[in-house]
Amino acid sequence: MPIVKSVSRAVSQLLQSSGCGCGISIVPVRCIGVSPRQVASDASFHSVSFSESDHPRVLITGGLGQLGVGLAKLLRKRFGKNNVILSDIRKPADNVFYSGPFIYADILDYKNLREIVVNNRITWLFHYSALLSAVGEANVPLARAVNITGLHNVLDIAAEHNLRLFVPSTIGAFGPTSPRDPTPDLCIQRPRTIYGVSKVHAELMGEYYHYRYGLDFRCLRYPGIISADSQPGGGTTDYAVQIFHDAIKTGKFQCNLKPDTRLPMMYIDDCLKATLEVMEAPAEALSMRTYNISAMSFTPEELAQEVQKHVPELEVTYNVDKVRQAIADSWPMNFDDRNARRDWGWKHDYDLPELVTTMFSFLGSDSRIAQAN
Ligand SMILES: NC(=O)c1ccc[n+]([C@@H]2O[C@H](COP(=O)([O-])OP(=O)(O)OC[C@H]3O[C@@H](n4cnc5c(N)ncnc54)[C@H](O)[C@@H]3O)[C@@H](O)[C@H]2O)c1
Ligand SMILES: C[C@@H](O)[C@H](N)C(=O)O
Repeated sequence: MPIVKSVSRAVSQLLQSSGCGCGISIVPVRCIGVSPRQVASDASFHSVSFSESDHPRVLITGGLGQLGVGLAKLLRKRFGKNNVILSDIRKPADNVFYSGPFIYADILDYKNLREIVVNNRITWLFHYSALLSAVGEANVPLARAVNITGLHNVLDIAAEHNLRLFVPSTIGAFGPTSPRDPTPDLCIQRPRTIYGVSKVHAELMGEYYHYRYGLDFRCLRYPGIISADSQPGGGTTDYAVQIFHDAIKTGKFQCNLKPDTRLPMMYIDDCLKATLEVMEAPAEALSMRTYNISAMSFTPEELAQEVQKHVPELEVTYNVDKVRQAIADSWPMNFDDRNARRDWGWKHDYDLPELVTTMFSFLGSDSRIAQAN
């Protein structure tokens, strides 16, 4: 494997040449501010950090999925439109393309990604590219490539260029042998999907690079995210978005999970708020580098009941998808996020009733609600 070879070659060169007195067994991270792939050629160049005056220069990978466009909008409000570059391998819609900088970036193309980071003087990277749980099971080789090889590229470039790196993890990083109600930050993690395996790998690699190379890695385990103006990308929690669209369009919803399947969920605004907050938190506040975040937990039946308060005529039927059901049955039912609340003041704004009201107000269901009342 070329990556393994280059990492081990670079690490051995580093250990010979670092001159920082580090031993092999315990390596103080601040001695090594560079990535394994770059250390041999130009360590001194890359060890100089950018003097990012006021604002970070941000790159979002995989930015055209359910979460990226909303994240770009939030970050542009905070850091300025031109300081936030959205990227993906897909073609953006006109409104996205004209709302701020967009660039093609395939995370599997290491050199291209590095060029983007260098040319745009990127200082913060939000790594959103991934194949989610259900689509990952349908194409394991691609999920492995994007979620694992892609992550390796991102980690190396981030370490090499001294970036602050955010990588989202998920409730899917846990498995049937994890405590499920509630699931704490630190417990057994033996997921049964390629998605979950790749996310545990991302958590561990990011934490290792933090310890080993001083990479400023930050990671949140998101619940299932619910949004009105973007579509989910093929996950197990997608039903909780689809129900709103179907309630409005047809008044009929067929759920692919059993009515009593309880999963942690979150409204997108809370998710993006947490993401920005953890990136802005002072390093000293972070006792860990990977945190659970939680807002609410519900079953399809409970969600349907809340939706029916707005659309009473909604008919819900169940046609269980075996793959998704098996995944959901192995995931947390409730998430314990006390460490995030304690360390950097995480607090959600949306519980189930606010979520449902907000979704309907975005999706413009006024006429149906009026009929219902
Ligand atoms: N949406 C959720 O409910 C949720 C929950 C937990 C964690 N997450 C995580 O948040 C991140 C964003 O999630 P999302 O829902 O927006 O995902 P999504 O599936 O909607 O979007 C992922 C994006 O990655 C892009 N992509 C795929 N291959 C790529 C490649 N080779 N190079 C660059 N981009 C590539 C896709 O084109 C897509 O636009 C993911 O890492 C996901 O695991 C999401
Ligand atoms: C939970 C999350 O990671 C994603 N929505 C999925 O279901 O795969």
